[in-house]
Amino acid sequence: MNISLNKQQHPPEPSRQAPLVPAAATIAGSDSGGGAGIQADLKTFQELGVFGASALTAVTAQNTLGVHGVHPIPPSMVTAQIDAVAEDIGPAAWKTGMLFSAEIIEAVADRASFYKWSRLVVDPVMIAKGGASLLQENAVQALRSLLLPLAQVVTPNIPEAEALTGMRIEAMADRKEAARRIHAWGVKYVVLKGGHGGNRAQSLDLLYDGRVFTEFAAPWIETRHTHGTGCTFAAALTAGLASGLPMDEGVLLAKRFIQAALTNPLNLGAGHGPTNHWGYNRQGTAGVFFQTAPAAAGEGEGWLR
Ligand SMILES: Nc1ncnc2c1ncn2[C@@H]1O[C@H](COP(=O)(O)OP(=O)(O)O)[C@@H](O)[C@H]1O
Ligand SMILES: Cc1ncc(COP(=O)(O)O)c(N)n1
Repeated sequence: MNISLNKQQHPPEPSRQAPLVPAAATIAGSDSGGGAGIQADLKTFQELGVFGASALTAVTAQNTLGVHGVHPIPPSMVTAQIDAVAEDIGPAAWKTGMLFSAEIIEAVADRASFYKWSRLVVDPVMIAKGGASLLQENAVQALRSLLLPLAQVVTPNIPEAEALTGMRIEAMADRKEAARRIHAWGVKYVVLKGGHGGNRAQSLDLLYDGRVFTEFAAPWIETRHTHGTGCTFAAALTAGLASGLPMDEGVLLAKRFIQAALTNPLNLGAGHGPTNHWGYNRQGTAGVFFQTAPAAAGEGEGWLR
């Protein structure tokens, strides 16, 4: 018998049957410590029943104590990974995390407009919990002008919203003004996360759709295990959108997921430990509440769930 190890002349026809689970893809950096970045995203997708694909933008040598090194991937290789995933897997939603440089942002924005992604979650990762920079300074402008106009939703924390807008954010009125400014750049929804808000009673995230502000509040959890909270939150939102949830329900899912992930820490590492990605499915989110509080006077408050 003649066995040939040569490559097939034609690739096998990809299956065009309806997928059994929704798929999502993350374009982000690798965190060797496993708590943030691509690792957090894929674990979150898996926990929420969504198949996860990825395009790596950078390799970081990192643990709960800090970032020891960053090795960016050439932009052409980022493009090649995105093309490979887009052309075959066809994720229903995409997420970006650590993008590191203006060149990588240009490559990602080029693919986002080429494929006309309608569900693109941009988590504008800038600085790791330990203080290391994950985005070059000159790349903030590229993020703002090239990628945000293509995004369905952007999920800055307070320092990221300050860097994007150039304004100081202290009071709730500042948060709303920052969300308005960011929305004006063309992104459809802004989720301004409140983990850095200084309120030790409540963690409050603000969703803005260009018209109405919706507040998602949960009890503050006193813990040092917060490494990867932003990645995990945005990945859960991406999984929700990939599964067909509308934006407000996607944010609600993400808020519940991160609350559960913070509630029962895994006690790994000596620094900012990872959140518990199993929490949502294994421990539930008892005691967590959420409410919408439309900002416009007279619209009142209502329970979303
Ligand atoms: N100690 C905490 N208790 C409860 N929720 C938190 C806590 N820290 C962060 N969160 C929530 O985790 C998510 C990520 O928040 P944030 O810390 O602002 O972002 P990042 O991780 O990007 O810095 C948000 O939903 C925020 O409200
Ligand atoms: C590769 C990578 N991506 C993102 C983050 C941000 O996560 P956090 O702000 O929780 O440190 C990180 N530390 N590393």
